[in-house]
Amino acid sequence: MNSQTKNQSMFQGPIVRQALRDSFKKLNPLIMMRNPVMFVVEVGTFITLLMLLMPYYFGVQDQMGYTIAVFVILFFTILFANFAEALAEGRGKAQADSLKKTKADTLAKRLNEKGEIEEVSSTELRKGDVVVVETGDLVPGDGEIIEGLASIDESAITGESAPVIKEAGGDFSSVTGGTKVVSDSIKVRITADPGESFLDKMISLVEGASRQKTPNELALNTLLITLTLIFLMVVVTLLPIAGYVGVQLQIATLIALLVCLIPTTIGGLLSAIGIAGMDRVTRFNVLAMSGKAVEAAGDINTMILDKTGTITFGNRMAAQFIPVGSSTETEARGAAVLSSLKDETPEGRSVIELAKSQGFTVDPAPYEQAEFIPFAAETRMSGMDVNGAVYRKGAVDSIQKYVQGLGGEIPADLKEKSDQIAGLGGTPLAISTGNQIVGLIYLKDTVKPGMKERFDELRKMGIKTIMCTGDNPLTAATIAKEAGVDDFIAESTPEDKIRVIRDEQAQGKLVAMTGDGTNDAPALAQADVGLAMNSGTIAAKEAANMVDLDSDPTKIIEVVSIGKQLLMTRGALTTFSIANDIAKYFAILPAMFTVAIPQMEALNFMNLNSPTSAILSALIFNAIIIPLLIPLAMKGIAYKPMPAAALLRRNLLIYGLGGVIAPFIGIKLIDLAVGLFV
Ligand SMILES: Nc1ncnc2c1ncn2[C@@H]1O[C@H](COP(=O)(O)OP(=O)(O)OP(=O)(O)O)[C@@H](O)[C@H]1O
Ligand SMILES: [K+]
Ligand SMILES: [Mg+2]
Repeated sequence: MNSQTKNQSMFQGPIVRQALRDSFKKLNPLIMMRNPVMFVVEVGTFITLLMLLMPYYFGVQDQMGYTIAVFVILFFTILFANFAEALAEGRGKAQADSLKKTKADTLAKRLNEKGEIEEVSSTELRKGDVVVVETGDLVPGDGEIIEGLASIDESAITGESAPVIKEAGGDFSSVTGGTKVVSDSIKVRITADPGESFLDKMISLVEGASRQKTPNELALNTLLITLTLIFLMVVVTLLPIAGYVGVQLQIATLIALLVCLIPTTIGGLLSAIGIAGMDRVTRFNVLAMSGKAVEAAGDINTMILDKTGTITFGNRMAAQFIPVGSSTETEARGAAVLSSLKDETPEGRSVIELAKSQGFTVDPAPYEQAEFIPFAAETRMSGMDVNGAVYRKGAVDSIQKYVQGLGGEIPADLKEKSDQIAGLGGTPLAISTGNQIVGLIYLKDTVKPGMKERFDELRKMGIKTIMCTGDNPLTAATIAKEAGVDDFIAESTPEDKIRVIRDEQAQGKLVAMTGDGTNDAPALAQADVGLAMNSGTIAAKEAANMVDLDSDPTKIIEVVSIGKQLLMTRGALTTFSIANDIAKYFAILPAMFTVAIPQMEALNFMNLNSPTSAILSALIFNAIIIPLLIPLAMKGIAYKPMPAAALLRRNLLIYGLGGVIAPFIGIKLIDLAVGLFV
């Protein structure tokens, strides 16, 4: 989101004007049918229109003024509901427009089979193509860096102007189409066909094009339809009852009564509440793939985080070579470099760089034929086999098992020295040559600032945080303490992460997971809410149902608040709407019958001007309550962390009781105003 669109208020001129136009477009019955409550109002409006066009046929020629009034108020009721929805959609549409400008065609430098560059339009790129992107170029499509390192300006997507470093191998290798390389040059393998890019997805998300009703919304809709049918029957059965007591009920009055009784307030605002909730999430720079994910976030009990790149910055760098046993530092360094010679991960490259800074370089030529053992999350090791010699580096426990398997001994000082590194929150990597452990690499990483306060906030919301890391228990404990998570699981494989999530889910808990690596992808998919870091790999982003463009794992706090707010707002306005309708019933019914049954006057405790004025006032109140509640529907009712029961009690009191009282006051005031004209 770029920053101008992000800050747009919902009541900005162009958005309001567009929403007004859209309110009329949405009158189309085919669109209207998606909202059954408002569709009933539209049918009622249409019937009153017919009565106006053919008054003699309906026998209403002497009540034209009254019929016109009912028609106009009904018409505005629909427009107001349409306006609420159009306004909620407005900012997303504006955002989509500005993103579409980013999507302009760019020239791509594609490599052909001979390895020559040919210039093609970015729209011709397909999955698997390899392109070269140089300083000043726009990245022509989503992809993974396969060679090189570059700093990239991602502001077109994230709104953040500071460039980020992306490099081949590891968890920071994905690039997004539309971002700009500001220094160096990279080779990128394209991972998305045209029309399926991240930007395309983002556009259709903010535009609401792929918006689907959530299970909660569907359930509420069923309730609203049921209520509508019940009241339709109530109103229809009034006809014979009225006939029995000798009252001639007018069709316009019956329609007015029906519209007042059915839940038009929530029916008119329901989709606006959902859209506005999604929009609030987007404004926090989080892309939610579905409204369902946002609502699930509102009910989260447990949150699983990975350590490196999520809680820490993730640019783990080798800081020191430490010999163990009888080895020297030179031996340790030498073995570390050989084990990293072909390790393209940031950790591997940082080993080479550290050695270089210490004046030690290796000519790679003799190792052209060597067998490279790439790092894998399962083995937690990497290395190289050459001429019968084996060099490995990896998690201390993995290397220990590995050399023991080869009949090697564990140096006595290994534990003490690796614990020292872990005690500082660093990651110790053991280095081995053959079946001998020769030293340790100290990988340094830093906890992102402000984590502790943010995790405190999550605790107040009643959410338990668990850090799941592939790292050793001591490093994990140190980082867990520094970051302030509730619990941690060390030495976990990708399967362990899924198992933790499944265990929590089996206890009936809703689980959120944040992560950035390809090894996090299965867990991100398993979680109810999967929040991937935008800095992370493509696999992680595809598996997740949310992406944080700022790569801040604690953003889940905002998403949880918004989810809770969304659920609360919907509940509160439903309560208000139904309470409201009941109150209107008592305003209208006495008015309808006082003409024939004077005793009914006793029920007219509101002392309204006339039956006509009573009905019109109720109908006007019913209409204007919709625009009056638009700001509340859009902003959501305030959420303060407190127990669910207290929250429910508070909302029932405010919105239930308020819903009963408000119509009496509102209708009385409108009746006074109407009395001036009628
Ligand atoms: N390039 C590498 N070569 C050898 N071993 C590595 C390399 N990178 C990491 N390791 C070791 O493997 C362990 C697991 O690393 P990985 O990045 O997969 O962790 P993870 O499960 O994603 O957890 P987190 O990201 O929270 O650290 C690391 O703690 C480290 O000991
Ligand atoms: K109503
Ligand atoms: Mg990781």
